[in-house]
Amino acid sequence: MGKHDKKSGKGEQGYRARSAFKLVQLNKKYNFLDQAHCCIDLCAAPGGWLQVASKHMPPNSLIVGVDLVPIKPIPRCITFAEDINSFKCRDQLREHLKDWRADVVLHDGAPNVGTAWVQDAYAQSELTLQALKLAVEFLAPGGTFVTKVFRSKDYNNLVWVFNQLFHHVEATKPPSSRNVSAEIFVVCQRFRNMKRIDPKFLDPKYVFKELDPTSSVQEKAGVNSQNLLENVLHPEKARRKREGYEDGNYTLYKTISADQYLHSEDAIAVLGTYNRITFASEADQMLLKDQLTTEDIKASCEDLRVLGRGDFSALVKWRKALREKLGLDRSKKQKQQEAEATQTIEVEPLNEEEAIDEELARLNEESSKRARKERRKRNEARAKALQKLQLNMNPAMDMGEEWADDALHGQPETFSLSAAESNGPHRSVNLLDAQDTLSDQESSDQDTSASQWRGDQNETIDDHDDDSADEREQRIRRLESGMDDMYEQYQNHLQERDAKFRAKEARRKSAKYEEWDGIRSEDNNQQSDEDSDVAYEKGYDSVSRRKFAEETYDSDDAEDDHDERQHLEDTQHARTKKSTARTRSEARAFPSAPASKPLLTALESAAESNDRQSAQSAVWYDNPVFQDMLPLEDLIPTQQAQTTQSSTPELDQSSSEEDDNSMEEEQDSDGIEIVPSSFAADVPDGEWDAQDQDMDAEKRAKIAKQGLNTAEAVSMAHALVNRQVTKSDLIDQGFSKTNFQDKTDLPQWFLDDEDQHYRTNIPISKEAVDALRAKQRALDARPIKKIAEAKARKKHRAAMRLEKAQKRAEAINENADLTEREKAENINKIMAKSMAKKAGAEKKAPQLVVARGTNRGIKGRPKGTKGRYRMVDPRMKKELRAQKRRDQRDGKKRSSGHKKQRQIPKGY
Ligand SMILES: C[S@@+](CC[C@H](N)C(=O)[O-])C[C@H]1O[C@@H](n2cnc3c(N)ncnc32)[C@H](O)[C@@H]1O
Repeated sequence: MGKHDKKSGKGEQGYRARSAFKLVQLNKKYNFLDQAHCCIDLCAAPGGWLQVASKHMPPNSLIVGVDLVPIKPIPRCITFAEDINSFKCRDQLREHLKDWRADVVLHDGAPNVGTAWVQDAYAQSELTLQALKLAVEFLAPGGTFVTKVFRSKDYNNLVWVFNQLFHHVEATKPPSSRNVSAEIFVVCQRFRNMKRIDPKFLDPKYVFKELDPTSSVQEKAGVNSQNLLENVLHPEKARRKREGYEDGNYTLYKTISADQYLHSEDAIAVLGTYNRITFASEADQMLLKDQLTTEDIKASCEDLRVLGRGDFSALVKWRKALREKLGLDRSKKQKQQEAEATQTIEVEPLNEEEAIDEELARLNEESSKRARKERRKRNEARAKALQKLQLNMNPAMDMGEEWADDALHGQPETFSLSAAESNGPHRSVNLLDAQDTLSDQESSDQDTSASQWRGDQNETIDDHDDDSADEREQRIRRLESGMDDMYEQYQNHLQERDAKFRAKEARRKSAKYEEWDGIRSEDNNQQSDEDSDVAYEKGYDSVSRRKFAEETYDSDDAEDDHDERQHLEDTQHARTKKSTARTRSEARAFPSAPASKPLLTALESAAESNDRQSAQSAVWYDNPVFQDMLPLEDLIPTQQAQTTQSSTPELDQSSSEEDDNSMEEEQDSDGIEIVPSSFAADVPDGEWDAQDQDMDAEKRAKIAKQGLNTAEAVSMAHALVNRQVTKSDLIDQGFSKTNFQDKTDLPQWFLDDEDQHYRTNIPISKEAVDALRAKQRALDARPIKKIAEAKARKKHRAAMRLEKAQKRAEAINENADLTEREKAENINKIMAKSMAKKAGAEKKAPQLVVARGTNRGIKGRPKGTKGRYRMVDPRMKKELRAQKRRDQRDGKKRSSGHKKQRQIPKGY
């Protein structure tokens, strides 16, 4: 067993590979080994799975393993070296199995990795299909096939085929499979008893056949079983691609005509997918000649892969303007008008009462429209303030001030981050859908800013005509504000085309996976795709983003709005109060300059900025590490400090209470708890329960105990204080792949291994290390506790002796029978004795006992010796005496020549 094996602990269980635990966990979940009598393990080297199979299967079972490389013999297992793609392998399996059929076929094969991820994934899929082929040949009806699959685009095809051949198919990721790995295990149970199996099911040419690209890039939804069924059963039929791009076609140069771009449903997808917009056809030429097609637009059309934000925005606007000009965008209102124009409706003249009613209704509608607009503006301003807050642009956290800022009313930022935030980077934008959505939105007042700009894109000029110039301007601004988001999506499209990026993305997503409880075979494949997407949408970021979006926009109900605002204002109020309290106490500690002094203004602004920073520093100083520290006032020996001292505890207490309250509120409203990142990874899984009431206290105790004792913690503290990172950055970093892993049933060595090696590397700074070293040096300079105690005891004993001697001396002194001289002599004796005792208390030299006579070779203490002793042999005694004599004879001359002389113990 190698050193590594020992360390990883796989040797403890006697398994050759840690992958063995995957099978252990799979078997625990699906229990396919315990009843099996015949098992084939495809790609079995070094034999971990074979060992597990032989351990769990009944005695006298037949277990056959095959791999490209030879496998060291394993009891109860037959192994041979062969490529599973070869006919030889099949023949040998047949030879070993004779007329038996396998109850279980296992496959954990991995092709040689090292090439591009996409190729690896495809090779893996092909290998899996080959394993399935062998499984189909050797499995008994009702048997089980367990295989490893990579999560790639071929995954769904494979699962679909599995579903055709097995009654029950489930994909799962055992906890021992690292989340960073794209591997997943599919357990196919109850092999169907089929008389004939269509060879196309097992032919990679058909199963992984690519789909033809269609003109519409919009139609790139995930593969569905119907699609694949057609693919396998009617390969001659041209079908749509299930992804936007062909495999390996990332580098292909793709063009689209200007007319197609104009009529496309998703402009962003087009810009992100194609390389160039051409003007070849007659219709394109018309567009080329249009005055809207400026030189800049033409230049941008030449290369869509290198669009800057401005170019991108210009191309989107160009398309929109052309569509409007050509009447391709028609609002509901316009359609309605057209419909009305075609219908000749006899309108009876209104009587006066009806006219008033109508006027009233019109006025009502107008006022409600206005109210909605105002609310929208308010929401935008609030979103902006919150966004700034999240980005730490507004350290004061003075949201109230932000909202009160008149400049914000009706002045959404040119590039509203709120829109980008709420829309999310991966949300696809369907421009045509949005056209209808707008009016619905207005009626239902579901006015998120993201959908606003989407809707606005397709509003027609005529529609705009009805509105005032001001509104139109606002709409354009909103379109602008959405541009960032659109641009981001465009970049996403570009990046998606890059295979490397996709590989990385897949790994990132896989890292985000929590335990995947499997995909039910009954489920529609598309459905499962959606499910998995939902699974990706976990984690603090997405939750907070969703929450943020909901808080900001979703509230239609006026009461809800009010409640939300109230809640935010309350929190804000608490924070402002706290910061004011701190500033007040600081002001007391540092009395401000007299009003006449010119420095006054500067001081005031400094105080203001302190006030702004105080909220952030409050969060920092809430750390229990600072609880034991003296308040700043205590360090200043002034009269004011005394006054402050008396008031500070109250203030601190109240502020800490407020802190707690606001924290509780935060926790309540979000359902998410903020944990310092350095400790997040240490919190066991079970503790990730939001309802656990003790969690807070536990964590606080942990923080208090560990405090700033590690270089990582001190680095983070420095970075926070120096504003190199924000609190939310740290929280985000605190979420890692290990947070949500289920660690039940994993062996301890595995957990220890993970703990040691699978943790986020937090960078440490030189300053942090220096600070810790200085702290350590200060600690080292102090005597250790035991020595201090011993010294104290010695001192105490000396004092006691002195006291005793004094008492006796006093007694002698008071003795009238003694002369003064006798008294003095006796007292001197007592004092000398007490001093001698003290000197005698020093370590006595050990008594030397010669090992001869009865003492020769004895064990333990020689008879008649008390205290410390040392056994010496007679030879040594003689030698030492001789040495002594020589020394005496030669005097110092000799002893100076010998630097290191043998020491003669006392008593010789
Ligand atoms: C991850 S290891 C299997 C580990 C094994 N399950 C265990 O527990 O020890 C993957 C194995 O697949 C084998 N392999 C890859 N391609 C193969 C092929 N075409 N035929 C046979 N074995 C193959 C490799 O040689 C490698 O030993």
